[in-house]
Amino acid sequence: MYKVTVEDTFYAEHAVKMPGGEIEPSHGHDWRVRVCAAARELDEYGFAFEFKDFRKALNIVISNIGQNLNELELNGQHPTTELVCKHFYDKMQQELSSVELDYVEIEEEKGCLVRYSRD
Ligand SMILES: Nc1nc2c(c(=O)[nH]1)N=C([C@H](O)[C@H](O)COP(=O)(O)OP(=O)(O)OP(=O)(O)O)CN2
Repeated sequence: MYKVTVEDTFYAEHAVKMPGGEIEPSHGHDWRVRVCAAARELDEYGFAFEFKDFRKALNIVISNIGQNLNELELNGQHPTTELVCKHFYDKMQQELSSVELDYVEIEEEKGCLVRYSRD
């Protein structure tokens, strides 16, 4: 199995409800997002998934995210890194419907990462 990964960063603000119930002030992070797709076979050029096409899909999802994550449709939940990560996974799978996505990983702050995969 070949696993192809692309990553990018984007700036966005969010505010989440913290344990204790208070909603923190909105604040920004330079979020790092990493997307991995799996493929058993290579195409005629020896690619499992051509990097530029893969990054193009990621850039589309990033451009649709906007800079206020509290405006994302997350079933009324606050945009924790976990829910932002699943949102990216779902949107990337929509963009790449014929691809087997392995995982999406998002780093909110240095060393604070969440990874989401289907199972
Ligand atoms: N599992 C998670 N834990 C936390 C999340 C999260 O999304 N998933 N989010 C937060 C806060 O939103 C975020 O960490 C706050 O960051 P910041 O404003 O930078 O404040 P810090 O707590 O990092 O402390 P500073 O000293 O102000 O930088 C928390 N946990």
